[in-house]
Amino acid sequence: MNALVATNRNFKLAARLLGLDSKLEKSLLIPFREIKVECTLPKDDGTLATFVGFRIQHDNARGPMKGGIRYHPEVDPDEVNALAQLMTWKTAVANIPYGGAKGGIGCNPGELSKSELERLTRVFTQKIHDLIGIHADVPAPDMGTGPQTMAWILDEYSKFHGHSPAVVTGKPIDLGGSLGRDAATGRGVLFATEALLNEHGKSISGQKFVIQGFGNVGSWAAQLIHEKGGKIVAVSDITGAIKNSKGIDIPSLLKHVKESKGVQGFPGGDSLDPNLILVEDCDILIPAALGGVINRENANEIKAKFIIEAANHPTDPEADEILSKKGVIILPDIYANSGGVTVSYFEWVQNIQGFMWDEEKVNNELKTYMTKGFKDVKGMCQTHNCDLRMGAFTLGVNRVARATVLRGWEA
Ligand SMILES: NC(=O)C1=CN([C@@H]2O[C@H](COP(=O)(O)OP(=O)(O)OC[C@H]3O[C@@H](n4cnc5c(N)ncnc54)[C@H](OP(=O)(O)O)[C@@H]3O)[C@@H](O)[C@H]2O)C=CC1
Ligand SMILES: O=C(O)CCC(=O)C(=O)O
Repeated sequence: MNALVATNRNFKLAARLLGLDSKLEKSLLIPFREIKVECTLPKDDGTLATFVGFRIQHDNARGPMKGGIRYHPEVDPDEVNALAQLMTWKTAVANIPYGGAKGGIGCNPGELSKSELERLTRVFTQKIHDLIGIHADVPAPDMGTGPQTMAWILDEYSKFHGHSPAVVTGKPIDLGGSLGRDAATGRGVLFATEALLNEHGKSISGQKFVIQGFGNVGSWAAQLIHEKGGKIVAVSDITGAIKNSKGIDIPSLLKHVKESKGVQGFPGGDSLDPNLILVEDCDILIPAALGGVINRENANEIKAKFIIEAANHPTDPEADEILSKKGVIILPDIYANSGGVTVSYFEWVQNIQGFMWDEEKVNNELKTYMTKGFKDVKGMCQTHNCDLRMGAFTLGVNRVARATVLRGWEA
């Protein structure tokens, strides 16, 4: 199912549970602004290449719009639109003073040199600099981008507006990035998993995990879960998948990935068909790569009892229904992966205050926010007699709806 159709469907279900007025519903659904720009740059060989960049600014009732920028060949406006909307509900679930946005450029970052990526990022920033800003829209990393991308955006933006570290988060520490931001989404996934397991009288230790995606989010989640005694029995990335029923030695795998640029060929595990990673035997499945990967084609075959959505919209509504009938419990993306944007908020606050927190403070504050988020989501599940996804959606949508009405923006 198309990502936007799926996200709108979840929003509408939540709006119905909340009894929202249809005009308010419409105004919450339609994005604030959709930006589409042409990015043409010289490649290293002197030829010109053109890419299309998007920034969808979904809502700013609760504060500046916030969300990552993705570099991936499959970036399309509908998906960016869905991801921007998810950011609006996510920042509200986390209860941080932001709205939602998302950006993306349709490109394969693996096929571009570092200098081509720098030129692409600078051209994109030149095209959107007047529409982003510290109190307007604050980008961050997502798939295919990272601290270096944010450093180039910061530098290019600052040429037009003066030195502005708070215009992006997820920056390198030397340019005002926050300690703990790199690990934050994975650490948030750990805290969210602990909160859920605790409710079921379980702990991380001894549980069998499967993780799809071994980039920023997947690798940090794996590392932190491994440190807590969780047994990671299979992981995958774009190069392939590996499994080891005794538990993968994650520090050795991290070393291998650094040297070999992928999990493929890791000597501490057997290779596995990447198409089968999601249906591999485990207690807890963590999708941490692309959207829409859990769908009606594979939902029936999933063995996990719990799914922790580290990726954005990994499960489509048809799969939600199938999994719910099977008794699988899903911790939804807009809560489970909110650790990243929460520490982005801490980074922005530190930049504005001109005061740097130590890493312990960042991690402790993150734990407080994730624990409170879980309680708030569960509260909505009880109020509306619904599952965790609708608990999170009703929580987020309700907070944004209240801010919208208070501002007098409802039709
Ligand atoms: N970064 C953040 O702070 C946040 C990210 N997210 C979400 O988490 C997910 C991952 O993002 P992030 O870790 O930042 O991105 P990265 O680019 O760092 O990592 C993505 C990972 O997914 C792998 N991958 C790509 N395609 C496939 C595929 N078809 N099968 C298996 N693995 C694949 C990549 O492999 P390879 O590296 O080999 O290409 C890489 O290991 C995304 O959905 C993102 O939106 C959510 C909240 C915050
Ligand atoms: O850190 C941020 O601002 C945004 C992270 C993000 O893109 C996401 O949560 O999906």
